[in-house]
Amino acid sequence: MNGAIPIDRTQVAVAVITRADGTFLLASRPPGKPYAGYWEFPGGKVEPGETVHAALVRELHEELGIEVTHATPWLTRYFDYPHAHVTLLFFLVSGWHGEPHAKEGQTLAWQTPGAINVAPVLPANHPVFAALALPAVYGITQAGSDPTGFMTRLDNALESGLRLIQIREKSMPAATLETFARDVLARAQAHQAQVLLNADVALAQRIGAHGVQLNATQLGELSRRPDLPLVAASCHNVAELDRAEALGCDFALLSPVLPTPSHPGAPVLGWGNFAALCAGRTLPIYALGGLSSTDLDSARQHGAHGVALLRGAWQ
Ligand SMILES: Nc1nc2c([nH]c(=O)n2[C@@H]2O[C@H](COP(=O)(O)OP(=O)(O)OP(=O)(O)O)[C@@H](O)[C@H]2O)c(=O)[nH]1
Ligand SMILES: [Mg+2]
Repeated sequence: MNGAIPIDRTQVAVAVITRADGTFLLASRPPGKPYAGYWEFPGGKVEPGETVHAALVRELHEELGIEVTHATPWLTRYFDYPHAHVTLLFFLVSGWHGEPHAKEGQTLAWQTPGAINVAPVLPANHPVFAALALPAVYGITQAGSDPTGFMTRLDNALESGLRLIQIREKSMPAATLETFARDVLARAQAHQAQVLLNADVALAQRIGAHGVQLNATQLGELSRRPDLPLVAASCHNVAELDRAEALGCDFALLSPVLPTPSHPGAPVLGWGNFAALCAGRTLPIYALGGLSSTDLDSARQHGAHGVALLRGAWQ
């Protein structure tokens, strides 16, 4: 869904409170509420006249006794329960004062993305857990004419924590690309990192890669999601983001955010347009174009899940 939030729905400010070690907080709903005993992210309904951010701060004070100091807008989900039609406005909360403690009879549990060990969770939240397991940085390969030399940089990046990689080597001959992709995949798998192939669904399936990064042409032409665990979309505008959501993509790239040396003078979105395009989206979105890893917080302030890096991923 895009643009303005429908007004006939209950708006809920929801917090993904994340510690430096990557774990995040879930709470079980106290007795007496709908879905009592189900696990949820802390948060609650936005009150009349209140901003969503103010509701977030108030709810986390009421439910957990903490003072939020850093929260960035993340995903939005629309879900219809028998008791309510909710718009869930998720934030990533990475700064707060105080130690979260259960002030309303909840049980609290810190969880690891991709390895949630409490159940049941509120039904609206399942796709959110998948999004949370996506890393903050997405590295796009730049081997060019030196696929062998690139492997050292790849290994270094994996050692430094890179966990999501797109193979994008437009000028590589097909046979070289397949050998290169198999090598990248083997090295990535040794670090539990995931690998997507730019545009080539058949190659991704043949070598057992984790997914594919669809280009805008494919987005327009495909009638259904390719059969791969991860399907991402390269988007530049509202129509492409709508299409990516309709196709059931797991995440999108949105570009170009800032000027890049490779496209001097080309028009860019800038952070303002980027934020407007991200607002209200269910898809996690990586910012791409002219960014480095130090831009992660800026990207998140404007609604991104993370940053996608070309040369910046391999330094
Ligand atoms: N807090 C929270 N609410 C969620 C999540 N997922 C989800 O579907 N919801 C729905 O959002 C709605 C509002 O949440 P809430 O019950 O926490 O509201 P609240 O804190 O203001 O409680 P109150 O109504 O007792 O004052 C509920 O219908 C709940 O089912 C989630 O992860 N966290
Ligand atoms: Mg609540």
